[in-house]
Amino acid sequence: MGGALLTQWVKAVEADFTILDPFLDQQPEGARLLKKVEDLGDEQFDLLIVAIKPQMIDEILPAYKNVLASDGAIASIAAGCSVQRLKKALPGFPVVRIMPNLPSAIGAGVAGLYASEDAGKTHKDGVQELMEAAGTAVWVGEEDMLDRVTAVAGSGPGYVFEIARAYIEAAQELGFSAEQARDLVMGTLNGSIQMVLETGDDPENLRNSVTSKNGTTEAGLNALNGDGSLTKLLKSTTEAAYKRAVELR
Ligand SMILES: NC(=O)C1=CN([C@@H]2O[C@H](COP(=O)(O)OP(=O)(O)OC[C@H]3O[C@@H](n4cnc5c(N)ncnc54)[C@H](OP(=O)(O)O)[C@@H]3O)[C@@H](O)[C@H]2O)C=CC1
Ligand SMILES: O=C(O)[C@@H]1CCC=N1
Repeated sequence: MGGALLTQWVKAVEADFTILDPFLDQQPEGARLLKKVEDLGDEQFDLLIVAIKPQMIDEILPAYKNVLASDGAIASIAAGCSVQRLKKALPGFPVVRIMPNLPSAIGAGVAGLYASEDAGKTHKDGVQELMEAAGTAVWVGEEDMLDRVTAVAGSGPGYVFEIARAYIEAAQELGFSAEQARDLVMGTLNGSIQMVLETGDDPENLRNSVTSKNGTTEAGLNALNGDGSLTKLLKSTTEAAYKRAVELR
């Protein structure tokens, strides 16, 4: 995810980026690559962006205690990992938590943002600029809401890709080749999403305008969600992801 964001940042944000990754071999375009924190010497930075797994933070972050300038801040994309835990691992700095999603890689991401009380306008504006370079950004006023953003938007592309995959599989079952099924399904998803966004109309109204009385869509929709099972499934999907985010705090 960090790499995906970086591809957009180096194109759109005027800043110098240094990546610290012990395992990465190829230098990312537009950024400097170092292997370990000791390679920084006494260099200091405005922002430390934490893009490692939440489970690694307590172990890795303390070694970064000297890399931030006194007015610097931590920004973390780690799912769940709370401001409190980040501040415990690296005390003394404001924290902005970011929950991005994968379409950031093509500048079409949606990110949730939450700032600790001691974060200043410069810190918040800086992180907002980064995330707007990768799509859109929405601030939330309570930290718990960021874990809810994770369940809806952070993990969301995973649900959408899985729905698309299953829809393509169903089209193939109806007799289309893999390529035809992909074109039909992805074209239908894309056109329908564009229509919601461009008209501003409610998905429910648009659904009704496709559905002729006693027609084919009605038959399909009855099988899809006639008993509300799809609605229930999506509620349990987001609830399960939120529960996991809470466990990662
Ligand atoms: N994937 C997604 O869609 C989203 C992910 N996130 C968050 O992003 C974070 C990364 O997740 P994701 O990108 O999926 O996972 P990855 O495993 O792909 O990324 C983790 C990165 O951390 C690097 N790394 C491992 N050890 C160290 C270390 N000691 N010091 C510095 N870097 C290290 C890894 O290097 P290497 O690959 O070389 O081992 C890798 O580049 C997580 O906290 C996750 O919650 C948030 C929103 C969406
Ligand atoms: O699956 C995860 O934990 C990360 C956070 C949101 C998307 N991917």
